[in-house]
Amino acid sequence: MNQPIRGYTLTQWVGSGGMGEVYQAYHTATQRTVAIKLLSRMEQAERFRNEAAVQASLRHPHIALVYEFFVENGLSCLVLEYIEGPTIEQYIRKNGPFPEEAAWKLLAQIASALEYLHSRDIVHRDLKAGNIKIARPGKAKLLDFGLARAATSPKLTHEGHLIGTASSMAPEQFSGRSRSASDCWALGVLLYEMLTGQPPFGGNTQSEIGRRIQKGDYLAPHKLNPGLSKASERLIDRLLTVSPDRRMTARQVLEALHHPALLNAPDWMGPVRKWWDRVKP
Ligand SMILES: Nc1ncnc2c1ncn2[C@@H]1O[C@H](COP(=O)(O)OP(=O)(O)OP(=O)(O)O)[C@@H](O)[C@H]1O
Repeated sequence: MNQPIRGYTLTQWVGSGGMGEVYQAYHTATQRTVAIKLLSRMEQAERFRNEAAVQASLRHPHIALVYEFFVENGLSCLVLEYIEGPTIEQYIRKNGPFPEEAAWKLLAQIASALEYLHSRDIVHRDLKAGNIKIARPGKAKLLDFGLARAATSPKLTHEGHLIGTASSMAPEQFSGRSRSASDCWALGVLLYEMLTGQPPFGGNTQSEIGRRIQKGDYLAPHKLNPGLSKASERLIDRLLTVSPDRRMTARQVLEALHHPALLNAPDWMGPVRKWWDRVKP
């Protein structure tokens, strides 16, 4: 750990994930504290390279920067902006659900990051509370593009949809179809978690979770948080819509957050659509 890698001295182990180990490191030349992701499994090197190529081209206030990617002594290293602070998942575990106003602020930031990605044909594919850090009070930063893939880049594996986190997966991802709408489903899961402290789709096995997701079968959020506004319930309902074509987009979420009255418009077709989503073959 004391041996610098290309001028980066590893200072602290941060954690490990699906793609390898993350360390905090210090770069003497630039006097910058960074996060370095070291790839543990060489067969995933292409995924890692993909993560680097996608992220390095992005500039958004709510997406962690990528500084560089290199391979040193056979070790793939991704150098990222170091983000101090808990993930939304850690925050909820410690403090319980967010007040509605704070949840809406974070939602707006993440929706704006998604709108930015989707306008570039990039689908994140692994949006979840554990991949978003609260950098300063109220400032969200999206991490981890391990599964992101520009819609135009070559398909890496056919297993992409299986690598994602099951409880945040959209119905269409179970049959291998990830699209920008799949990120919006995950945004609905995130909002539900921020407002109730619980994931909408639980279960003892992956297949049980999968069945619930595909039916859009979740407990109404006001049952867990009785003070919840109708606007929040409607947002969740429109994001957790089984049909990806009828699901709210990131841009529509931003519009609704600026003009919540849009969410109050009566949606008399809503129950019919919900019923059809459940029963259609
Ligand atoms: N840029 C960063 N700054 C600070 N901490 C980070 C950064 N990137 C990742 N981490 C932290 O490092 C740990 C491992 O992250 P990593 O992204 O490898 O996996 P994960 O998100 O926990 O799991 P998975 O890869 O399965 O999605 C997590 O605790 C994460 O919060």
